[in-house]
Amino acid sequence: MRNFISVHDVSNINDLVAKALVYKADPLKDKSLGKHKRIGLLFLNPSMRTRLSTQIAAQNLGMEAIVFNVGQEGWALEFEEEAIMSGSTVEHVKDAAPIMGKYFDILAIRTFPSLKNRDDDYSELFIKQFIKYAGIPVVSLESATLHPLQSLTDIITIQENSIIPMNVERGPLWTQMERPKIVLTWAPHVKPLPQCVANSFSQWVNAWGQADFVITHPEDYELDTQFTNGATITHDQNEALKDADFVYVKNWSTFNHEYGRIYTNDPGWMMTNEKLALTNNAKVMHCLPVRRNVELSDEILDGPNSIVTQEASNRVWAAQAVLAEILKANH
Ligand SMILES: NCCC[C@H](NC(=O)CCC(=O)O)C(=O)O
Ligand SMILES: NC(=O)OP(=O)(O)O
Repeated sequence: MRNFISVHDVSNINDLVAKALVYKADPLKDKSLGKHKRIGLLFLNPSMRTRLSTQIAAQNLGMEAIVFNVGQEGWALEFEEEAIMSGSTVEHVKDAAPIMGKYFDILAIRTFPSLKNRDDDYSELFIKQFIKYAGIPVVSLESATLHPLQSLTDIITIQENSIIPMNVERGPLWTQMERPKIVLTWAPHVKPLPQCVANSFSQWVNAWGQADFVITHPEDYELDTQFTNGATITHDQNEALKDADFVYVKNWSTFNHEYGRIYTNDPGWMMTNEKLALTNNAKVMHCLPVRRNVELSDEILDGPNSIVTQEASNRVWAAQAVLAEILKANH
């Protein structure tokens, strides 16, 4: 693996999931793999889980991790080719990225979309410019359209929760749930959010191909079909939730109509215990951070079906599996 910016960088999802679960069982198993190697974690936007889990993953592999909050502490970067830099940007990525390529062995970057210009965001200019000019492997920590470390984590977590006891009385007889039904549901929010997590989750579940996958959202919240193709899409949330084994809750802003807006914020789309009753006692997932009692109710988040903490804790193993693959391929 050279870069990790989408599911297309992964040759076998199940292999990568298995490697992540091996790290979960034995975190320090490859503690010398990254010896004398350094990763730069560049944040143009806020983060809690991605920042901490990637640092821990790097440390578990013996790597040094340096965090740089570019958005708050760095010079404002320019990404457009041939820009006349008479405005607010101070330094071109063409000049900055090669320097980072000298300081680090791997560069990881969080760069949210502007949600102003769809073509610009969906061209993934920022992360592509880092790949072009840094000369070292680049890992997405959530870019303009995708969040692959989150999605790998989500598949790991679904996989873990798909192993069910066959016969509790007779002891440890375990079986894999047959093709789980996974539902990605839109949820209300107070501000327009990126489509990244929903795009990426759709891309990974479709590529994984081991679930019945349904996406539900209000009218006008269609996602980019390059990510959703393969899923069943419905505006009827109750119908979608029927018999679901996993419900993935996420808000996103509009993609097709007036890009980056909130159209409806119907509170009726929030997951509650009443809606959970329609499912097959589904596990409820969310990438976090979550707006309580807007996107997801307290009763769900504090109840037995929520696996959001397990999900977030798995971020470490996803990051560790990805960094290990990159280290092995680029030493
Ligand atoms: N990294 C996980 C989610 C990040 C981002 N959420 C946010 O910006 C939430 C902001 C707020 O709730 O105000 C998103 O949806 O893509
Ligand atoms: N889920 C996630 O990426 O969280 P952070 O934004 O806190 O990194």
